[in-house]
Amino acid sequence: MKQNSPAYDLECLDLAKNFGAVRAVKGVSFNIPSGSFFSILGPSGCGKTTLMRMIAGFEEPSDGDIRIKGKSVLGVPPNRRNVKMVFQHLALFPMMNVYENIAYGLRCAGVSKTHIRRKVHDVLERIALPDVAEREIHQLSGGQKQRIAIARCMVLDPDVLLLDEPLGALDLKLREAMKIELKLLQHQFNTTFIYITHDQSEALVMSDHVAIMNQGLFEQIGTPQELYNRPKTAFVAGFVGDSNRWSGTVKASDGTGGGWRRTRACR
Ligand SMILES: Nc1ncnc2c1ncn2[C@@H]1O[C@H](COP(=O)(O)OP(=O)(O)OP(=O)(O)O)[C@@H](O)[C@H]1O
Repeated sequence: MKQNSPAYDLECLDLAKNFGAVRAVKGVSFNIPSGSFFSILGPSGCGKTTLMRMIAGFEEPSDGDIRIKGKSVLGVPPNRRNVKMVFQHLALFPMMNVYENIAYGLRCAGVSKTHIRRKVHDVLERIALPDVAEREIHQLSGGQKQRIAIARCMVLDPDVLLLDEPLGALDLKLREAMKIELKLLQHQFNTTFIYITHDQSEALVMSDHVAIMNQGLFEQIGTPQELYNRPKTAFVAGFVGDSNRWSGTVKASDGTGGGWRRTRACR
């Protein structure tokens, strides 16, 4: 690693957000190393979107700090943070074709036409859709729209790409295919992806690390294998595997602990 280059693309330190009496995020701390795929997995209402919106700059934290590439971004507006976000419904502009959708952010940044043309064609090659530049958005399949939404962000060279349940609107078969594809795209761009979902299989298949979120807090951060094989809490065990918890009653104990034998959790 180069001297002075920050070890982490993103650091959140004791990050909290209150909406009046609702404590949506209650103080979470984590670091994301450069170029990794990090998922935040948790049930509806646990605070995932609020956390993401704070990182993107759409919500101001009530407490804590957010650092991107080692620098605090508190008070920096969304368009001045080098973070881009893909929304569940993708938010592609229907009145613009593929080329214009991807070029839009570069045009707003005052990039020259020649440079825009080169960058748009380069990103279309990288997402393996070199021939769709002139297509209208309604002429694309669901998976192609997904890739164009990612290309539209990646053409701006963000430090971090946030993905808010982007597979949610797709049918089951396409979701399965897109899980693999998203991981390949992340590898191809070598950019940090932060992915929020309530679907455990999405998080486990794609991620280098997963944070399990519950009621505004992270219960555990680990690799998919760590979470699956060594869950630290009953919530994590229940959320990551669907039948790796048993309940039982201790009927007798002689105080030596010898009456218990640990059985490996399995599904
Ligand atoms: N603008 C707001 N004003 C008041 N309460 C809010 C606001 N935004 C979120 N909340 C509350 O904060 C909590 C966390 O919401 P959040 O949307 O972050 O959860 P989530 O995990 O993303 O849920 P989902 O998966 O359903 O989108 C919820 O109790 C929600 O009602």
